[in-house]
Amino acid sequence: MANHPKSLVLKMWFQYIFLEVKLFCTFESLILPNNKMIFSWGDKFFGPGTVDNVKCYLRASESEVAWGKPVLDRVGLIIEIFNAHAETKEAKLQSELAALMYMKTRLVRVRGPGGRLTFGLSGEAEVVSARGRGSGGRGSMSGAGETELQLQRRRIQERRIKLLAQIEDVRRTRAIQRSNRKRHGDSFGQELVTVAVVGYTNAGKSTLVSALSETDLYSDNRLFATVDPRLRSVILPSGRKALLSDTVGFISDLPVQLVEAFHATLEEVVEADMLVHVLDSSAPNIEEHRSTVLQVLQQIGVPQNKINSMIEVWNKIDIVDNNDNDVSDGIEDEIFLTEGEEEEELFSENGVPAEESSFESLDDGTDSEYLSEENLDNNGEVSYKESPLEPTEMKAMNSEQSSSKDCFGELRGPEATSTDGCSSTQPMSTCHVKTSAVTGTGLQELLSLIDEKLTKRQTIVERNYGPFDRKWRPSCSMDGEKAAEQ
Ligand SMILES: Nc1nc2c(ncn2[C@@H]2O[C@H](COP(=O)(O)OP(=O)(O)OP(=O)(O)O)[C@@H](O)[C@H]2O)c(=O)[nH]1
Ligand SMILES: [Mg+2]
Repeated sequence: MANHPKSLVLKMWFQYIFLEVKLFCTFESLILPNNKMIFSWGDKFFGPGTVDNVKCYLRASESEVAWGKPVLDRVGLIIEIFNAHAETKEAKLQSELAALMYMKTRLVRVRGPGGRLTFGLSGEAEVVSARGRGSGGRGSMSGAGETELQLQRRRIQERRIKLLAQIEDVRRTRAIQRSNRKRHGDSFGQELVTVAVVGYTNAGKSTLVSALSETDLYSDNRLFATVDPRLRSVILPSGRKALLSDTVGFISDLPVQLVEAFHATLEEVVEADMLVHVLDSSAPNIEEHRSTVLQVLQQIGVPQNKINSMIEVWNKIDIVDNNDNDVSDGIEDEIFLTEGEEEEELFSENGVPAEESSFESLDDGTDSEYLSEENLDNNGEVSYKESPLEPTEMKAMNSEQSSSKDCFGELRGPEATSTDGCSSTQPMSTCHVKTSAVTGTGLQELLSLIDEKLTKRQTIVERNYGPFDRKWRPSCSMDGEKAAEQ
């Protein structure tokens, strides 16, 4: 279906729209080829660069009446983009579900030309009643036994149930694949960890994952280029293998329909062993992006300890003007929020480690190529220097155009500094690496940092689950058997 002419036209249109948006940011409205309209409020909506800045949609229903055309609001537009970019069956199912849920909310809200109630997106109310199909959109059909609204609702509900069942299958399959990966481990019998690369849309996640794994993931300068999450494997400097999971980008006020519909996909993030948060350091509203991502992570149920231990990647460092953007703003607050937490807690909830670490041989079935150690050595262009920094030096360092790795724990004196520059008493989220996924700057450092954190994590898990610490308890099934005997 990806090559279906309609979806191709739509794709081309979106590319065209984003181009136009960038060139003429005072556009007030755009009509899509399917005769739907997106409407902007001067240049507030289509800010320079992205549609994302657009927040002042007219109420869709009002503008529909005024323009006599179906108008997409922000949620509708995002869902259209998701639909247009979905390639895999899974992504298509999820986008359809999101669209359906969106449509359901509009069933009762939309008034067509002349103020008459219509169903679905106006112009699309093709279904009428159980008896009188094809007779056009009417508010109700007296004597039909079922009003048009009821019929539409029932149809949506039926389709929703079908989609949910199919998505549940996808979820199950993903869960089985995840547990297989864990069980088999890599070829050295080590735990095969998954590192989810998360971040605001257009931050450069796919480009970064491609560069790290030397593969070619689809990336583009537009919103939601990635709707189908992919796994790519890398060999870390220590020789262990890890899987990088490229994920769907987040956006401020992510429509709830999308969060719910993309549950199966977002679960990959929740279940990942570790998160890497990619920030576009050239974005003017980087703080907003950071807090949006943190909010969404909480919203989808990522445990706080995993959020705290995230590595931040300040990407696109090649295009950041000196002193333009201080990506570290606001991070110190985060430090204080979690100050005093033991490192062990970062990886365990209620004292229970997130995962155990005994794995056998590997066969994960990923379609990725491996990054050879030779290449890994060539990736990092600037060698990492460790030196405790004073807060004033911090700003100067941030304005440097070079790659650098710093963990803010270093600001707290020598006792807080460990080998990777990360504080042993500070949350690991304060670690960051400056990268350019395009030039390759900082990639080697990022891999080393991931490696080091994973090693620490494993040590902690092993320590918590040492053979003598562990209390044997009967398994649930044994409990059940005993209970049955009594
Ligand atoms: N200059 C520069 N451009 C970059 C860098 N990383 C990514 N880009 C560009 O940024 C744009 C977006 O990159 P993607 O990798 O698609 O971003 P993404 O975060 O995967 O976006 P979504 O999938 O939409 O969430 C592309 O045009 C990339 O070429 C970088 O380090 N420097
Ligand atoms: Mg992407």
